[in-house]
Amino acid sequence: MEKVCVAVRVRPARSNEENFNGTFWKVEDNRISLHKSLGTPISGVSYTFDHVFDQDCSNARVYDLLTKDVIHAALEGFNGTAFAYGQTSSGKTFTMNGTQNDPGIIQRAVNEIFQKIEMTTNREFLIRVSYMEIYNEDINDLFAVENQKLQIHESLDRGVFVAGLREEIVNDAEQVLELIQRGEVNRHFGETNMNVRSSRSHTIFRMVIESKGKHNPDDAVRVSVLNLVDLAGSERIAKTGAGGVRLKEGKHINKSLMILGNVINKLSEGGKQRGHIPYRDSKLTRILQPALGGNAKTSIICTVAPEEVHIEESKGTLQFASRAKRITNCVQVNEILNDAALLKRQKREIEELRMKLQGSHSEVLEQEILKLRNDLLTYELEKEKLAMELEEERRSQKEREQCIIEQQKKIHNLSNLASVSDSNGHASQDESGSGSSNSCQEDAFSTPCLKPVPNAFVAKRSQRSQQEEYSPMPDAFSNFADEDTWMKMNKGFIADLDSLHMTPAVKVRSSLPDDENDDLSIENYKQEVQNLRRQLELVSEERDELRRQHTEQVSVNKQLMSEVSELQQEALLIREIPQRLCESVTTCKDIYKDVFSVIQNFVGTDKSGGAKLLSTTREIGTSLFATLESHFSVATGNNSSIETQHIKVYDKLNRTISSLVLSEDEISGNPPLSSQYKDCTLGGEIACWKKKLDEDIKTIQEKYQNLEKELDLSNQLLAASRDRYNSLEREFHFLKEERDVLKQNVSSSSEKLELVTNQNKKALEDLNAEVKRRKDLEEEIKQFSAAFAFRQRSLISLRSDFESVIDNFKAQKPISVSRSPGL
Ligand SMILES: Nc1ncnc2c1ncn2[C@@H]1O[C@H](COP(=O)(O)OP(=O)(O)OP(=O)(O)O)[C@@H](O)[C@H]1O
Repeated sequence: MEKVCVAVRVRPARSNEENFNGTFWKVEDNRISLHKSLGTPISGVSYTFDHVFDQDCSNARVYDLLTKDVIHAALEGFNGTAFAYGQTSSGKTFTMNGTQNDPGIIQRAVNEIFQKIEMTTNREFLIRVSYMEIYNEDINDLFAVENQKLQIHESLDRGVFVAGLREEIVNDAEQVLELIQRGEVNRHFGETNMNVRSSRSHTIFRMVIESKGKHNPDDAVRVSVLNLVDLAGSERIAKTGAGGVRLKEGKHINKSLMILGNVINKLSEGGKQRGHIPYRDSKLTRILQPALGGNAKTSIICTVAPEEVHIEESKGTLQFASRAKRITNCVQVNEILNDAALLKRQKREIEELRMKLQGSHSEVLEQEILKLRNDLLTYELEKEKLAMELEEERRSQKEREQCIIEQQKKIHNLSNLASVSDSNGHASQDESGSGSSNSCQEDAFSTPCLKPVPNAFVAKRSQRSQQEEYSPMPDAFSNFADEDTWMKMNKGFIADLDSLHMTPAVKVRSSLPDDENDDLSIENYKQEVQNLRRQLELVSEERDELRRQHTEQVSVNKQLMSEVSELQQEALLIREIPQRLCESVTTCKDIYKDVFSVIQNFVGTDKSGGAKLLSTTREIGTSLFATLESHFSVATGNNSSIETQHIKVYDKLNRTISSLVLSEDEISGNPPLSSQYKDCTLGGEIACWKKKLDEDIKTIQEKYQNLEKELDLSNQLLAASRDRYNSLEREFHFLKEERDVLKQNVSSSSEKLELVTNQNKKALEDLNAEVKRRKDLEEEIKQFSAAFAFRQRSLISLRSDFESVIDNFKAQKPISVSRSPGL
């Protein structure tokens, strides 16, 4: 475990700002404190760090004291990160990039790495570099402008990485510095009231250092990642005077820095209080995850602006630095071993054991064997537990798969229905003119094929489809530029993190854990299982969401079904119209018969006028039925005017009547009908007849009018149903799109399931391999113990043989001695 190294750097004060009117920052050794102008310290505002650099300090000194170690460690296979944090215009970019005369940390690190490589004769190195920026929460490649909005991925082998980021293999420092210069051109800078050249993005310059022993091909390959980060500065919108684009950038900068602050806060809590760390809440913290409480040597330089106007911001920065100081990382060399190297390392372990055995430290060895046995038992138990957990997961996975299959079936049914309904919709529209309608089919779940989609549902869907890959943040972020929120951030405010997801901590692990790392590897397995569980939970959440959508869709479909039945009713009504028209025609025919019989009676009294009347009436009849026919054609969509036809019939009748009256007058020599009509008997009959005829015509006219109204109504109904069909068609399209989205969701869930299954399998395989290795080792130890016991036994028997020989010898000696004087 290793603490993060934290330093504070105070930039030189600016002459044009309000300086040292009442208070100022004082730097003594590694302490910084706030003082009044008379030199009295202000209590409670004093901080101690690993290093504190005053305004006269050069970049060279900062590099030597703060980052040199990290760079050296990176060359030895340890991950390393150095980043600058502080308010806008406090000197972060100055520290990281420096100037022509005083190069910054990045340039110095690059130069030193290549100098060291040149001096290292027994290893060969491969260096890859990349340069990215996080601008408005998008990751852009600074080496390749076309690589925009890159995504972060995570894998067991590579840990967290940015997919699609260009990596250049480099051979010397000049090449790297030239690449950096090219990258700088693509970086987002902007002018604010606080800084004429303010970084509007966080930049991460990354070096991947791979090295291998030159002379021994079986040596492990060391791979380390070095991140040199220049963060954008936190800013108070009122001070920077940001608006428009700058304001948007400021919000993103403050938000991501606040998440970084939250992560640091959580990490500084330590122990059990810590809970989960919200690395996933911003791209910055996700990328810096190994540097924050992970496998990396980390140094942080917090920059401070000394002016009195910036005291609040400076305090915030120093509080951030204090919390960062409490973070500990778990640093280890990252090695990749090939099979030969692995075998060699194992052999060495066995040899060591053998040496220990031969050294006759039997008690120690026995204890070691016992310890190993206990370890083995613990592993076995752990394995069993894991196997049970895996079994459980498999079961729930199966259930989920079953659910997904059901969902797919439902979607399939739905899509069938949609296509059937779609064609029905078209057919209905085509046939709607003749008043017929298609009945809508239902699926096994009584899901109607048409549905109107409520706006809320559409809104939810669109929200879901735009879902971000990290967990949601508190709503207050939308107003993040507010002074209040800014103040909270700078006073160490922690957002509510309990609602956020656990971030799986994937460590970069060496490909073969040795004995010392057994506990760690078990820990890793546990962590992997936890990760898998988490993924499973996510998948089941997704499945629940799908279910919920499906239920929603079913209810919407039901609503749609009821609308369709309403439409069917309307269509039935439309169908009745021709029937009613037929009835009207029959009535007209009856009227016509009445008229005709009246005329026939009349013809009985006068032949010539009657014949004329009869033929005219027939004409009227013909035209009447022609009118009715045209009436039908109106009902079927032909809009010929009934009114015109009616007027024609009426005119004809009038003309006939007047011609009849005229002919009567001519026969009787009477004056024209207009003056004599009332007094004449025949005229009186005619008048009666005319009156009756008028009444009949009125009745017909009323009938026409009624029919016309009905027609208007049915035309309106037709238009409405056409509109409804159009809207239904639109709904169909929408439904289809929804179905496609659902399908996509289901397939992505299946993919995730597959991934989780594979990971489960791999974890189990790894575990089995580890157990097998342990067993082999134990077997070997057993053999050694047996050999040792045998050797001890033989030693004991040898010793007893010796002893008996000595005893014999001793027993024989006095005889020979007593005999000698006599000889
Ligand atoms: N230690 C220093 N010595 C001399 N000049 C400095 C020092 N630190 C910063 N400056 C100057 O102060 C100005 C602002 O610095 P810099 O651009 O590095 O700030 P920053 O923190 O990166 O701001 P931002 O977050 O807005 O990008 C620059 O003109 C820079 O040259």
